[in-house]
Amino acid sequence: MDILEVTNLTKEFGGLTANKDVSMNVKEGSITAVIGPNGAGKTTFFNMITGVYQPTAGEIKLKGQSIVGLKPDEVAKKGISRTFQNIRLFGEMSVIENVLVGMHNHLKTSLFGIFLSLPNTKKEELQAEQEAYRLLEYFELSHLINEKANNLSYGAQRKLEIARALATQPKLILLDEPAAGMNPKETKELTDIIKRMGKEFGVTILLIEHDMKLVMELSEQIFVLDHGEKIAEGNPEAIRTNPKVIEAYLGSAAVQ
Ligand SMILES: Nc1ncnc2c1ncn2[C@@H]1O[C@H](COP(=O)(O)OP(=O)(O)OP(=O)(O)O)[C@@H](O)[C@H]1O
Repeated sequence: MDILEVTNLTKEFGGLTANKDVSMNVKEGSITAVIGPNGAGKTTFFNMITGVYQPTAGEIKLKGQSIVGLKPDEVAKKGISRTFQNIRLFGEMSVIENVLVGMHNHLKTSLFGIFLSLPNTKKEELQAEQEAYRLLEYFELSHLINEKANNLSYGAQRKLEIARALATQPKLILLDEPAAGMNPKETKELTDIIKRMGKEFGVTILLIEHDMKLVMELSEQIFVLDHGEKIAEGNPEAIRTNPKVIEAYLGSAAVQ
């Protein structure tokens, strides 16, 4: 079954067409990638799915229901969360507080209640903290729970962003260049985490990434954008050997 169905999505900024008639379906439980050169329209595509931009034309359905016209917080409540190309953590807050903020979406009591330890929030607070701890353990960040997010290494900050996005218990998570700025060791570790994440948290993963090793290792299905248009879709082998994709993006060096 397809969790996400995007049909003829178009976004124009003045005279510039950032996405043109883009259609793609994402299978529930899959890891799917969107790749393409800089400026191809990948982030714009994510911004439309998450309600940051409204499409000029086209349809977006989550589990068969249109989400066009919803605001970002409404889209989040429907079960889509994301990370950003530029890390957006609360730098002065601790690691665990960053995750608890992510959880706020599905908690009954307010975040203030949690931080102020109001009596009726105690039970939920405890559950939230346990859940946050479990997430941080999964990302191998549990030894850093009281550290300020700003003090974390770049790779750890990227992992914390994913943990925070997962804290909302999404059905679909969008990762915008999760490996950007990571060293090869961190990228390898992240690849393994993402590979297991879908099953562990029951989430479908859609990611934008320039690291082709990560993309080819993880993705079931890959969509390729170029100048705002989808130029190819297929499994890693089909994409790796597609002449159009090689010309537009991968270059001859990538065909190993
Ligand atoms: N808010 C905006 N206003 C005007 N133009 C925009 C806006 N957002 C994106 N664009 C333009 O849309 C095009 C696609 O940009 P987008 O950021 O979606 O590409 P991308 O594939 O994500 O690139 P990269 O790989 O560099 O992140 C670019 O030409 C960009 O300048």
